[in-house]
Amino acid sequence: MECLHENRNLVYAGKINTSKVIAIVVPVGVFAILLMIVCIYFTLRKPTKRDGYYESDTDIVNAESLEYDLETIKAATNNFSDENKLGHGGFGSVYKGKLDNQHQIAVKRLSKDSSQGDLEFKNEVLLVAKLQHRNLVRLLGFCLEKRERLLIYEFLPNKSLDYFLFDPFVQKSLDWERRYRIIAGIAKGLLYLHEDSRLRIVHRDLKASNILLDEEMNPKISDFGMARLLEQTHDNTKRIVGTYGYMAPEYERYGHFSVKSDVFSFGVLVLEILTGVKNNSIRQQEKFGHLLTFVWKNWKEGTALNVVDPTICEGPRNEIMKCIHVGLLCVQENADERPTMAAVVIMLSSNSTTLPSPSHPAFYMIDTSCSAGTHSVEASINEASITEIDPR
Ligand SMILES: Nc1ncnc2c1ncn2[C@@H]1O[C@H](COP(=O)(O)OP(=O)(O)OP(=O)(O)O)[C@@H](O)[C@H]1O
Repeated sequence: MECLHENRNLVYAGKINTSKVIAIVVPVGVFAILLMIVCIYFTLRKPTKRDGYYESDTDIVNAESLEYDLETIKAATNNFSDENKLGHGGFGSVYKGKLDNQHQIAVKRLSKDSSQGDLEFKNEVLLVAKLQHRNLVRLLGFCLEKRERLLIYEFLPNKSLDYFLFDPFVQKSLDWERRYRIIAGIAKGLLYLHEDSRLRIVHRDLKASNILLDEEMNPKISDFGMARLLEQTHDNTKRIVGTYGYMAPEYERYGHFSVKSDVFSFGVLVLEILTGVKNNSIRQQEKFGHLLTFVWKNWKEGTALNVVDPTICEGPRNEIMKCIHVGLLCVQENADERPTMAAVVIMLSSNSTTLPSPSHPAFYMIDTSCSAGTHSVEASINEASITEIDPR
């Protein structure tokens, strides 16, 4: 009996010990786990760069994953050979390349006169690479080595819109349906830049040669964000980036740019797509006079359809007239009267919207023997693209 009693005491004593242990171990365990979580969080979380744009660790990781090394790009472009050169623009030369995984790329080799620091450049690339839309050319990454600054883009096989639009032979391949799709696509891409992306980007150099075409002839806006990628952009920037004929009057004359100056360039582009006439070409000006004046006069006289490229005359009259109307609204002299891109997208997609009457366009009645712009430049006005210091 005694023996049994002793055993019961032991069991009882054992029970007390277990609950004591649980009472101590559980809170300590929970505390230790919490401490571990806090430690892991603070160890992994690198300090954020408040003045820059690295907002999180993912951003830093992304920046690294966007970086290509120079050897890879040299191999892809056959050491920037002339055979691989696609062309030369205001920011430098562009080369076609093929990566080891067979992906085709276009490499923009930026001129080496940038005063921008490496970190700023990386930050801007990271931001611009995040702008993704089916009507924007995708920025895949960058290379920053030695004195090279390269931007790596997806390659678009069908050249740019100007190639199709202004060549009398290939122009025929752009029927009305295609042109309408191109106009609507550019409008959506621009709306995304202006309103729907994380940033508010003013393109500042929208023109036919900056619209690239994919395999299905879908338009993709290129060269967006270049102002950011090349300099620290502030509202009081002294740099003017743009092309005569496409620049809104307030931008060309005073350097004032806004979403409405992009709307102006869009309007010029729409009128070029409809007429097949290049706005800033001297040869075309001799034939038609100033494009905006030519379209406006016909609109006022009720002969708007006369301006339309004969190739697309078979297109639905109401759609063509609507596009001429939208184009004229966009190129109005007064920036406040121009519609936003959101309004333009609605106008283009709806058949029931009543459009306001356009007032006269900028550069109306301009003396056609003069250049379309007020700046004096040595380059021919035909292709004049400028990146210059505002003479203010
Ligand atoms: N992603 C791309 N895919 C295919 N071709 C491209 C790509 N980017 C540019 N190109 C081609 O490279 C050439 C040079 O382009 P770039 O954008 O530098 O100059 P641009 O548009 O002609 O002039 P600007 O610098 O005045 O805008 C053009 O023929 C253009 O069509």
